[in-house]
Amino acid sequence: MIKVAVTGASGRMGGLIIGNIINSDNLELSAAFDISNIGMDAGEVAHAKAQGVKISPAEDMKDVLISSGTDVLIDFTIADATFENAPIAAECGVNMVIGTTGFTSQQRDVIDASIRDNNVAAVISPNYAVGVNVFFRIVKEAAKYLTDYDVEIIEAHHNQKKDAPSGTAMGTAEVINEVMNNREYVFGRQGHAPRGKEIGIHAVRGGDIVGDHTVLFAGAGERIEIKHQAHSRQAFAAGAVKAAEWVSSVNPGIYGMDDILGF
Ligand SMILES: NC(=O)C1=CN([C@@H]2O[C@H](COP(=O)(O)OP(=O)(O)OC[C@H]3O[C@@H](n4cnc5c(N)ncnc54)[C@H](OP(=O)(O)O)[C@@H]3O)[C@@H](O)[C@H]2O)C=CC1
Ligand SMILES: O=C(O)C1=N[C@H](C(=O)O)C[C@H](O)C1
Repeated sequence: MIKVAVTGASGRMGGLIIGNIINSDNLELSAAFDISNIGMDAGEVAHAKAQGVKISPAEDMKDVLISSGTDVLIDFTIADATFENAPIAAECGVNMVIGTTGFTSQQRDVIDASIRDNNVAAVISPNYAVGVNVFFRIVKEAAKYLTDYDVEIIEAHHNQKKDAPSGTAMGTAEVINEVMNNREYVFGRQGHAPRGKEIGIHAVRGGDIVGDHTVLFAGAGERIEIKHQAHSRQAFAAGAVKAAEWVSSVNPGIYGMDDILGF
């Protein structure tokens, strides 16, 4: 059995991932971390069967990862927390699946360096849904033929999301920029805002929207819209759990969901 710890265990994604680990034949929950529900059973907090695994505070991560013999840490928290905790997991020789979004480029550089310096393997993806990773490929293919078109990315998420724009919107912009000569990003527009050769990125927040991403390519007399809509967080959780199994058997390095899907 692969021993998997989850940080962000009390959160929307953490709870669902714990439920998926409990239902898996190959994975077992070894530890759980959060800043709330400390000391409570992680299975019960996830509305599943008790697992005999208490939620530990992040400050205990090093000791708990080592004493539990954890193989893989799945992290769906906030950028500042992952920035603190990923280097600790790497120093403990624990592989990682990171789903957290909203890193600054400096935070991401430090996380990447800790993974490389400690010779561990990590999957880092802003979106573990299979469909989104196909969406990235379709968008990139379309961009190759539409290099002169105006590009706008519009994302919509629930009203509890902390970061904006979404990691997936930023990932989409990066994919487009691989074929559109590093266009500048413009986040929303206000006041006098003439359009240049840019990628506009817009974040909508409301209600319980799970996650929508639309890319609009607009030219003279026509437009194309490519859209992905998540109906349930299970699409993300299933991908993250698949990634945890996959990352346990690969060489050290930093991987994306595209590597797992064989793209
Ligand atoms: N890659 C992907 O496929 C997906 C990525 N995400 C990303 O995952 C992240 C989490 O999303 P979601 O589950 O909806 O968010 P939630 O806020 O529901 O869950 C995050 C959890 O992490 C806890 N937390 C905060 N700080 C720490 C810390 N230092 N150590 C341990 N736990 C901590 C939070 O506690 P508290 O609430 O008390 O602050 C909360 O319980 C976001 O960055 C989101 O964008 C989400 C869905 C899919
Ligand atoms: O916070 C969320 O909910 C989500 N976050 C990810 C992101 O920022 O891209 C992925 C998904 O869209 C849901």
